[in-house]
Amino acid sequence: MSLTTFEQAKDVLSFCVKNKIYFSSFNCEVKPSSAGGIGVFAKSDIDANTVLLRVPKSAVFSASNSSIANLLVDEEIDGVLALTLAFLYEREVFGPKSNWYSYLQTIQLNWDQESLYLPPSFWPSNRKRLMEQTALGTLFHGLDNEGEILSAFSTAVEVSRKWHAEARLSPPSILQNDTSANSLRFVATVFTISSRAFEVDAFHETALVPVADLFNHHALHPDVRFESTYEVCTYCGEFGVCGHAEFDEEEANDAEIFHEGGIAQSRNLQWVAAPEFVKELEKEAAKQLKSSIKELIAKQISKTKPGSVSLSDLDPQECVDVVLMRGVEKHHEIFNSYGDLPNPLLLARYGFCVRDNPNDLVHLAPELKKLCFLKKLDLKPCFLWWIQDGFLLFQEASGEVSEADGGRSSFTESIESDSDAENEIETNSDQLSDEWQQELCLNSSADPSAALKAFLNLLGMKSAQRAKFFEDVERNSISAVNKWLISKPLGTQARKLLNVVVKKKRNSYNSLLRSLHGNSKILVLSELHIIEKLLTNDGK
Ligand SMILES: C[S@@+](CC[C@H](N)C(=O)[O-])C[C@H]1O[C@@H](n2cnc3c(N)ncnc32)[C@H](O)[C@@H]1O
Repeated sequence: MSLTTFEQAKDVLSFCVKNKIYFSSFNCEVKPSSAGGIGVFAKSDIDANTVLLRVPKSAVFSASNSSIANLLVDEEIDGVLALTLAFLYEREVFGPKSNWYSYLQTIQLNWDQESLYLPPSFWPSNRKRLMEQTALGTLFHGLDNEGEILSAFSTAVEVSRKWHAEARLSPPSILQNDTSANSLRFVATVFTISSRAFEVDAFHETALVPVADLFNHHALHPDVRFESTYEVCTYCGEFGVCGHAEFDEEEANDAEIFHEGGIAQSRNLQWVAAPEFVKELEKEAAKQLKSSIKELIAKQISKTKPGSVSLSDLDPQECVDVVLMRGVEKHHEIFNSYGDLPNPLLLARYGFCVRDNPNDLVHLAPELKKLCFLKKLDLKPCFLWWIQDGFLLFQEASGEVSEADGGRSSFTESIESDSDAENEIETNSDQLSDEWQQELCLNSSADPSAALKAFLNLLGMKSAQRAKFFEDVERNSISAVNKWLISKPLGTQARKLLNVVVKKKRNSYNSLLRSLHGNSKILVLSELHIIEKLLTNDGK
């Protein structure tokens, strides 16, 4: 859990005052939340569309505006590794001299070996083993070892040695020795940082945004949205015309080569030269805008406390906003949404789970596979046909696949889609051969996915029906799959088989429960809840 204490939250608010961050203290207060740590609460009834927070982009903390920005560019380091390195240097090496120190030191890093805050992939093996059968292990691979982050640690140690030798910059403590204890502290730091970070814009990329990172997640009813203009100059972060707009296409291409492999976004220059007359017009418009803003500020000043900044002091194009999407009542905790994520992904990315998560699911592929290999049931031929041909025919018949998309589809994709970059459709054959497994799920209402229903209908056929079905497949495979597997409701025998596998899963979860606690327990209970729903519905 990445949590803030009440005292630390007060330091964040002082940072806001110093850095001209608008936080509607008339409407909101930060205080301990039942979700854990600190949350943001309504001090009065607040209307929809109210801007609760406006942070100038100059006050967000990113690799690009950190003290080591140039060094990171030279080493071609970007993404979360760049942000983590920037964070470690700013907080520990530049310390109180850094503008961000009073904010960054509120982010809790517990580096005691006993209480490290680690993602499930770095849990001790006995703790991992308990979660192997859950969707965290079987569907999302959240328990698999992550070598990449350890090689990022080696890179971090290496560059910090180089910067020490070349620029006499002391390395942060955890990068001074390449030990396994330090590598775990590094993993914990990356996890903490990434669980609080926002995608700000093409210049800052992933960044830490004071106060915006105090809103907790609500899976069902989030209240706010995060707003930021993404399209800015990738060199300087300016919105609109800037010095870099002078680049013509040729120069831009040169710059691209110069930065190749470095700042990833420099490959994506959207900036073209603006004609002179356009610039003049823009200057004139800016002057007029400034004078009207001044008038507005004058009006607002009477409403603001001395020393605090008002909303109209700040140009929204140069800020990130947190805006209320719907009206809330006094005392209500104001929630953000971190995405429509099931518990395994919340746990792997943010270190927590929520009860009754509407995005949760139960993954049944491992249990179904075992069932198919039971000799007495004679299901193996159906199973083999499904993984070789049936699943692809099912995708074609249900319109879930086109030749271009390599076959990745529906159920789990909709859940994972908010991290498209990481989960790009892969077309290699291993991925395809594994895909049939990803789709065999119950959703949070205990409804089987379309693929699960089709697969169960196949397994549930009596031998005479099965022979007829395969004859039909010989004649016209797509229409046979449609008629026998997709269009039919779940048959009686298919339902019986489903009950067998979910009961098996329920029994093994029930025997696990007494060894589980905290988020692991919430995750398993949430799956159990779905299973119970299915069995209760079936009993009716
Ligand atoms: C961006 S911070 C939110 C502020 C945090 N509560 C604090 O005290 O700093 C994200 C962290 O808050 C906690 N969190 C957020 N929403 C939660 C929820 N619905 N249930 C439990 N923990 C939550 C998790 O520890 C998560 O890693």
